[in-house]
Amino acid sequence: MGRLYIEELSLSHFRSHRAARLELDGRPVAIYGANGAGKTNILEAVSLLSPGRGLRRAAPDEIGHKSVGVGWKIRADLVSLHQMHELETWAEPGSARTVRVDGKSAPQVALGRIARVVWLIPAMDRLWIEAPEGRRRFLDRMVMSFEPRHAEAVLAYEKAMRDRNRLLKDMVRDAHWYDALEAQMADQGAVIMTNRLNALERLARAQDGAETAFPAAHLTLKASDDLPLPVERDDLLAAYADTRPRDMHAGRTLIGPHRADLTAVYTAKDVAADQCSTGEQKALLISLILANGRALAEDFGAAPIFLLDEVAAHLDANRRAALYHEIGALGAQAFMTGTGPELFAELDGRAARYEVSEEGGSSLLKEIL
Ligand SMILES: Nc1ncnc2c1ncn2[C@@H]1O[C@H](COP(=O)(O)OP(=O)(O)OP(=O)(O)O)[C@@H](O)[C@H]1O
Repeated sequence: MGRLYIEELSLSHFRSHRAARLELDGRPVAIYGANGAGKTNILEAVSLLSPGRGLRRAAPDEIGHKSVGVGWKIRADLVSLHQMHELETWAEPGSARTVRVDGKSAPQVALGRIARVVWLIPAMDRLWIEAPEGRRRFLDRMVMSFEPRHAEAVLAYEKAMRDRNRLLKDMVRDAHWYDALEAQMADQGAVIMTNRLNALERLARAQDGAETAFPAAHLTLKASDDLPLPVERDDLLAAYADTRPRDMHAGRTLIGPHRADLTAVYTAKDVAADQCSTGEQKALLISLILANGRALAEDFGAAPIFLLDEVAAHLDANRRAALYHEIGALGAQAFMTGTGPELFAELDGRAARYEVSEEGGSSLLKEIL
């Protein structure tokens, strides 16, 4: 089995970390320290080695160390299927984030072809009961791990939709303007829906007969309201044309893949995820990213990098041991945070350990050997 892991990670003026460096070897990484010490900030930095705004969805200007105001930078040496890549991303104050791969300027989406990163953060604890947007984002991140070009389709779709929404708000009635934009939305929308359905199918197969301590989930896609959810290009095209009057009334596009919602059923109990206990809901999320890992290990050749923020604290000792065992079996580099070392006791020597503390408004990082 191939491997995907960060061998060296450097942060400069990144949130509470003025200068931090982690030298890693592919084992999971346990990061512990008091609340507010700067643990999640390290996971956020890793999440920015993939396309998008990272696990906090922060704007580039929020991320630089507050007291310095000189911008921020993340640099990583990444081993991806026996190849070494240098990834760099940074932003100057007031500018967009820039990416360089192997010394050359690259679009953000180029990161997705090399680094596959999926995460679970405490804000996702209520994923199954909150608005569809969070579920859609969770799904799209898994889809991107299978199909990096998904990010490009989503960006192109959203751009065409913003332009269409502007026409709708301005009450433009000229059909030609709509035809061109709707054709682009239908092209990209069909790609998005197909990628999502393929990913669901792949996740279902990865759960089938898997040896795991976590409960299987049956996933489906539906529209977040009672409108249809077209998949094919021609059906999307017809739906956009049909809904123009209603969309004009609403001032935005009411139908299409941006309205899709992910539903999950706890298979063994036949209970919808939003009706499950808090612990069961969390277990379903863990189960899904592990299934994502198993599927990628087969399809891509390596499991993704997992970012598991405060996941260990919510599991009993048996479940924690099971999670660590499954991460180990996948050969995945999982960055995991917790308040104390005892949460990682079950890992024995199978992880790198870092302790983070706060001093004078900045984080200090110490490797525990
Ligand atoms: N742009 C920034 N510049 C400097 N410090 C920042 C910046 N953004 C956030 N911080 C600081 O980083 C700290 C939070 O870091 P982080 O979320 O990584 O903590 P944590 O160790 O994960 O804590 P918890 O256990 O509570 O989740 C806070 O003290 C916050 O003030």
